[in-house]
Amino acid sequence: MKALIAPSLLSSNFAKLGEEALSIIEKGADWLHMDVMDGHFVNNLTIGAPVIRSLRQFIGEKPYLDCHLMVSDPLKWVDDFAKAGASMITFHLEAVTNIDTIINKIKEHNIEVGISIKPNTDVDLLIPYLDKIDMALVMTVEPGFGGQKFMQNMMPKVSKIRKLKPNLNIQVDGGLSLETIEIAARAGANVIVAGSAVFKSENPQKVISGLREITEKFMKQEN
Ligand SMILES: O=C(CO)[C@H](O)[C@H](O)COP(=O)(O)O
Ligand SMILES: [Fe+2]
Repeated sequence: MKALIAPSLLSSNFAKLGEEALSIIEKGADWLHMDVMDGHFVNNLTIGAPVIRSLRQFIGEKPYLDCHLMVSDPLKWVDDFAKAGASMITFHLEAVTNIDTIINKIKEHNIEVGISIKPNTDVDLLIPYLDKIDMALVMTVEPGFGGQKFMQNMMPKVSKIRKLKPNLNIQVDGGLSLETIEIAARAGANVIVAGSAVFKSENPQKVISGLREITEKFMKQEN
């Protein structure tokens, strides 16, 4: 397991998404976190598979596109996002009735699969699926918008998953910054999404390396 820093392109300049993506990789990003919103599951509209396809063509095959689907019917979009070049599809537990069906459909494309839970969702609902997925995403804001306040009270969910799965990627998303990272890292998160903290900073490189350093520090203490 590694510390992985995944800047959210939601806070980048969408008019030059390709350049923003390459530039943030250059500055140390491990993954590119792509927030897909349908205006229905959440109260905001962002991007769909055509944007992922163009981005993939622009950045080449190597960069890891971590696609966070905040949509009402994720099963419907799996083929499109996989073909567009997603490296991972994370869907919301709350949006799906047959969880196994969508996990299997994502895996059929030989890409990774994550499941996300919103702040009001009980972590125990996610636990039966932990052996079948590559990543658990614990939302630390109400999904829909960047720039919100980190919800520290989500940390017991992270700790519970970490206790059960010492080697599973656990992602936290929402309000992560150099101020809040220690709390998340102590709880056991190792995949760190940060949108505004990275893109609104004058020194994104320093923010990325700081996030990584603190995450790694607490991963070592766990061992
Ligand atoms: O999924 C998201 C919102 O639903 C975003 O990934 C998240 O909000 C990142 O932005 P920030 O770091 O600014 O909170
Ligand atoms: Fe996200």
